[in-house]
Amino acid sequence: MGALFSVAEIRQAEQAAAAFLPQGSLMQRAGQAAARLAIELVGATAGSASVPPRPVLVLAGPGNNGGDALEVAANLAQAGIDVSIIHIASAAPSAPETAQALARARAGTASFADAIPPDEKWALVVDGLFGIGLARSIVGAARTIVEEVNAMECPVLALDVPSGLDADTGAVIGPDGIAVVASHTITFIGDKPGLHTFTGRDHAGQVALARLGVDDALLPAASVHLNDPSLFEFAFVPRAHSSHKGSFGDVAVVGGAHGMSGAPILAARAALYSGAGRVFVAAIDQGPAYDPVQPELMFRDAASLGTAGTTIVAGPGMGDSANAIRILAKALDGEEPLVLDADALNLVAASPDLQVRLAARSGIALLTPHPLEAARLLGVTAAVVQGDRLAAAREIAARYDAYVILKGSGTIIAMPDGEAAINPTGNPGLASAGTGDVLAGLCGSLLAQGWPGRDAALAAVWMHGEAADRLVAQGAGPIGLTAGELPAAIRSVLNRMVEQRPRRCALPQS
Ligand SMILES: NC(=O)C1=CN([C@@H]2O[C@H](COP(=O)(O)OP(=O)(O)OC[C@H]3O[C@@H](n4cnc5c(N)ncnc54)[C@H](OP(=O)(O)O)[C@@H]3O)[C@@H](O)[C@H]2O)[C@@H](O)CC1
Ligand SMILES: Nc1ncnc2c1ncn2[C@@H]1O[C@H](COP(=O)(O)OP(=O)(O)O)[C@@H](O)[C@H]1O
Ligand SMILES: [K+]
Repeated sequence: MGALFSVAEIRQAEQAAAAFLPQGSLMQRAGQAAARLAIELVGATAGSASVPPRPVLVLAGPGNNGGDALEVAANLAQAGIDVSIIHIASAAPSAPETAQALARARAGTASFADAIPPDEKWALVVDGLFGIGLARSIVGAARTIVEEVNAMECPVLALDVPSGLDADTGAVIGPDGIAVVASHTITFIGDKPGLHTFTGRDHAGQVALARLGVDDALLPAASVHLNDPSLFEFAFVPRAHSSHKGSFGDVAVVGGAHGMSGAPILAARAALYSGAGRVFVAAIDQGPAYDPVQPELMFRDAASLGTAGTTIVAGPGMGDSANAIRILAKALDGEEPLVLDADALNLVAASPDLQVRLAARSGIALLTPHPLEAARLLGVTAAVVQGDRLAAAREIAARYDAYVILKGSGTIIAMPDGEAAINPTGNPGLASAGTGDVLAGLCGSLLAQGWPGRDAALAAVWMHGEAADRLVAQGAGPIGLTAGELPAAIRSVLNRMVEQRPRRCALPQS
């Protein structure tokens, strides 16, 4: 469930499936599945009996994505819907199935036009300009059409992938490229990573999958999945009555250089609200003596912190002082689980010595870079990281044998063994200062409670986003959502997950 496949993997499956089928079968199935969804969408937007139904605009490009669109147009026309087609004909000869689809569309009641009729109000636009075959920026007449469609207010159904979007990466294809902004995408044979990360979420809208009857066995075992509780829910275990605070681990958040006390406090609150037994704030410079809002937190001097048996979350507001570097080196040399965020990642990026220590450590390392921090770790620009987020996260995970959470819309979770996930929860309400500190504290808390690195990384990212989604559903965002509201919302998500598990507790170890 939730498997994501690269364009190369889809192409292979498509060829293998086509070899067993009459010519054009896959395109016809794509056209039928998309027409069914289009009819549902048109039904949802249809006016009253006194208002005539609006027409559907179908955009058909020069390749096989255009062939899919022509099949959709023929099916919609056959269903009695008023359809207008803009067809960008190919200079090269079309594939036989695409030529067949064009003949079918011409034989029906759909009308063909050279340009989008101005002032027409559409029930739906079907985007079949380009699919997974696009390899360069959309230019010329096709670009004008995309600009016009993106200015419309009606729903837009993209076929396979919004035209102009890279289905592997979620980036817009080509320099100065453009891509359709769809409200819905129906994607064929297998779901694709680019629909769920970077700009992909904004361009694809709601994603539906049509397998086109292609057998599972023709697709490889997926190494990338959409993050979902089914991947980690077995890690949620009800607490035993005989447990005590020592059963749930100690977390120390190391950070809070002068003037930056807030960041480690947010991380520490998240650790507390997600169930860590004892939570410390270990300040690099002298910080507050206690947190009046959260007096359960214990404050220590980072230089004298004993780290044995304690999960360290290093980085929030840590700064780059010599003291910070010394303390980070000590944490890297320890064997306890370690979360590296923010300044700790920047210090590693700037120091070959810390890089060697990180790569050599035997305990779990979980890194939570945002794109710029990831870029510094890899010695590239943030644009390069964003251009292929999956590859960047996997590269860092492999280099440091670490669990990596590459943050931002469609957060990537990459495991040291190459497995990866893309997170579907969360919203732009999270785009405010401090929400990353909360995520780091949550990661540390799950590790301190004995969770394996993989499950901790997947669950932390999913719950962090889910908490933000619930807050937005309650009206607390996205505008004005604050990081400080997240820990309590994460607590309720977490307890709900535990409630849904079979009622067998884990007896405490000590
Ligand atoms: N095969 C199958 O079994 C099935 C395939 N299916 C469907 O096929 C889709 C893939 O089709 P595809 O490979 O024909 O590529 P497509 O995405 O239509 O675009 C390539 C065309 O665009 C052209 N072109 C490229 N860039 C351009 C530009 N900037 N401006 C203008 N033109 C440009 C390019 O020409 P070229 O770059 O070579 O000059 C070529 O003509 C896939 O997404 C799915 O929807 C389904 O029916 C399921 C079964
Ligand atoms: N537009 C967005 N959609 C979903 N999640 C987002 C979005 N913007 C930011 N986030 C999430 O918010 C958090 C921000 O973390 P970070 O950039 O480290 O901020 P800070 O350091 O201020 O806490 C990450 O978990 C990130 O994935
Ligand atoms: K398309």
